[in-house]
Amino acid sequence: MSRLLTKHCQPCEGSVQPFTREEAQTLLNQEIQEWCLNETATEINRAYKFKNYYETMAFVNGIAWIAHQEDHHPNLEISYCRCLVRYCTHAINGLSENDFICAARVDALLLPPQGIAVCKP
Ligand SMILES: C[C@H](O)[C@H](O)[C@H]1CNC2=NC(N)=NC(=O)C2=N1
Repeated sequence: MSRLLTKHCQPCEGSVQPFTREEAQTLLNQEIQEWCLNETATEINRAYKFKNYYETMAFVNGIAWIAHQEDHHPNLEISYCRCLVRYCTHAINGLSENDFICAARVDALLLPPQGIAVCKP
């Protein structure tokens, strides 16, 4: 399990410095290898493919839930069987740990279930 899944987003208006390209690439290589860094090192992105619109939109709803829980919001490009997810931290015009935490949470949406939760009446 990614170490990032043990963390939650923190407000970073003002005080936080954006990651350097080297810092971002190192964290990406260690924790979320399927994601790409853009040319200016201000965004990470990953394209996910699905077999139909229903599955694509179910995934998008999962992302919306993560965005709501973490108060950190991606840019999404949605088509019939593809979703491009792009994270950057608007407040600092670059990448913060929040982007990597949310990226790891989005990846985890697609992991197989780890067990069956037993609900007590
Ligand atoms: C007040 C609130 O926490 C901020 O406006 C949050 C909301 N969601 C956000 N999402 C992203 N991607 N970047 C931000 O800087 C950001 N800021």
